[in-house]
Amino acid sequence: MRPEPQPQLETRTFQADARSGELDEAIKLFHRATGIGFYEQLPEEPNWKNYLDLTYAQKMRFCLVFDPHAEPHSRHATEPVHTYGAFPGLLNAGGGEPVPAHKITSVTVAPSYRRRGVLGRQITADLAYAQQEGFPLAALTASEATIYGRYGFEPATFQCRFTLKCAGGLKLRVQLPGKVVDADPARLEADYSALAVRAFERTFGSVDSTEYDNGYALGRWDNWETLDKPKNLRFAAYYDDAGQLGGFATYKFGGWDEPKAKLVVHKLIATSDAARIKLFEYLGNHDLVEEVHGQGPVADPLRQVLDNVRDYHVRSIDDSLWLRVLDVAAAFQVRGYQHDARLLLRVNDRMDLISGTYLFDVADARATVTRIDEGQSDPDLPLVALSEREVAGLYLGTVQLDQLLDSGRAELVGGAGAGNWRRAFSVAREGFTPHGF
Ligand SMILES: CC(=O)SCCNC(=O)CCNC(=O)[C@H](O)C(C)(C)COP(=O)(O)OP(=O)(O)OC[C@H]1O[C@@H](n2cnc3c(N)ncnc32)[C@H](O)[C@@H]1OP(=O)(O)O
Repeated sequence: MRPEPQPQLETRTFQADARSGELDEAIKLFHRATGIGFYEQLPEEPNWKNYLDLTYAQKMRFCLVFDPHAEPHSRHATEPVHTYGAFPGLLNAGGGEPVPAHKITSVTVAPSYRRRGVLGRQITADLAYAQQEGFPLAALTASEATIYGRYGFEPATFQCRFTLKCAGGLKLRVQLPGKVVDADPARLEADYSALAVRAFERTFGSVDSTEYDNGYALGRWDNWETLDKPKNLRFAAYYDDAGQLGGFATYKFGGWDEPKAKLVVHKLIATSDAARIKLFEYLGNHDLVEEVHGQGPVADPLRQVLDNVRDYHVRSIDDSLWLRVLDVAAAFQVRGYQHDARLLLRVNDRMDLISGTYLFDVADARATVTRIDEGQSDPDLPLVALSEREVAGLYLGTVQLDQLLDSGRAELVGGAGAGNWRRAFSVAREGFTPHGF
C-alpha cells in the first residue's frame, strides 16, 4: 500500500536576488542536498564562491523542504529532504521572438522520503505559481522519462548521441567556408557570450545559455559536482569568411589506454550548419584519434555530408527538452507555422491549468489564438480534442496533429474542414537543444 504523505513537512522558499548571509547559507544547503539527491561525489571543500555567484546570476527561486520530526541522529535533522529550483529563461520557438519559459531544475527527494507525494505536491504548486507569473511554458530536462508526463510535460526536442569513426581522417562530400582554430578561451570571454546569444537566436528548440553554460564551455569549471577548474579540456573556434566567430566546441581527449582513442565533445554551439560541420571535421582530423563522440539533432546535417555515411554511428536517441504549456494563446501566438489554417483545439487538462477550447487562425506563418465558448464556434471548423500533454508535443512540432489523430492520441469531435489544418503545426526543421539546465 502507498504510504501516507507526510503532512508535517515544512517548506521554505527562497529567491536568490539580493545577496544576504541567510540566503548564502540556504544556497549551500540547496546545492549540498541536490548533490546528495543525485548521488554525486561531494568535494571536500566545495567551491562555494562559484555556486553562490551562479545561483544569484540565475535568480534562482528554490525550495528547501524539511522534516521537523526527523530522527535526531539522521542527516535530515538539519538538512532538507527535498530540493526544487526554477529560474526564468527563454526558448527559441521559431516565431522570431524568444518565449519566456519557467525552467525547472535540481529536483530531488531524499531516498527515505520518496513515493509519498513530495514531488507531486511541490510541482503542482509550482506550475500554478509559474502560470500566475505569466509564463506561457514550463521547461525541464528529465532524469527519467517516466516522471513528468503526469504533470503535463511532453518531450519537445530529441537529441542523437553519435560516434564519428575517423581513424585516418574524416572526409566530407562538400567544402564549406570558414576555418577552425585551436582556441584560447581566456581571450574569448566577451566574444563567446555574444556567440551564445547568436547561436540561441539561430537554433530552433534551444534555450538561452546561462552563466553556468558559458563558464563550462570556456573551461572555468567542470560541472555542478565541484565547480572546480577542469583538466585536459580543449577548445576549438570556428570563424566564417568575414572573420566572425560562428561556432565553438569544448572537448576532451579520451584515454589512450581505452579500446579506441577518442575525442569527447562536451559542448558545441554554432550559428549555422556549416560552422557545426566544420568543427566536427576539424575534430575528426586529429592524428591518432579514431573516434569523436558528439550530440546533434536526430536528422543531423553532419551525417548528410559525410563521404561515408557509416562513419556516423548512432549510439542513442534520447528525449532532450520537455515542455508544459501554461498559457495556450500566449505560447502558440509566438511560434512559427508552415500552413494557413482555421481550427479549434479542445484541451482537456488533468491539472486544469489550460482546459478550454481555443480558436487557431493561422495566416502568413502567424497564429491568432483565442479562447472561446465552444457553443458559439463555427460548427464547420475542425474541432480536435486532446490532452495537455499532446498540446506540449505539438508545440515545437515534435509530433504532427495528423499523427496524433491517426494514433488515437487526439480525436476529431466536430466539423471536418479542408486544406492543411492537419499539418498546421508542422515546422520547417526539427528542434535541437544544445544546453540542458
Ligand atoms: C528537472 C529535474 O531536476 S529531473 C531530476 C529528478 N530527480 C531525480 O531523478 C533524483 C532521484 N529521484 C528522486 O529524487 C525522486 O524519486 C523524484 C524527485 C524523481 C520523485 O519524487 P517523489 O517525491 O518520490 O515523487 P512522488 O511521490 O510525488 O511521485 C509522484 C508520482 O510520480 C511517480 N514517480 C515518481 N518518481 C518516479 C520515477 N523515478 N519513475 C517512475 N515514476 C515515478 C510516483 O509513482 C507517483 O505516481 P502516481 O501519482 O501515479 O502515484
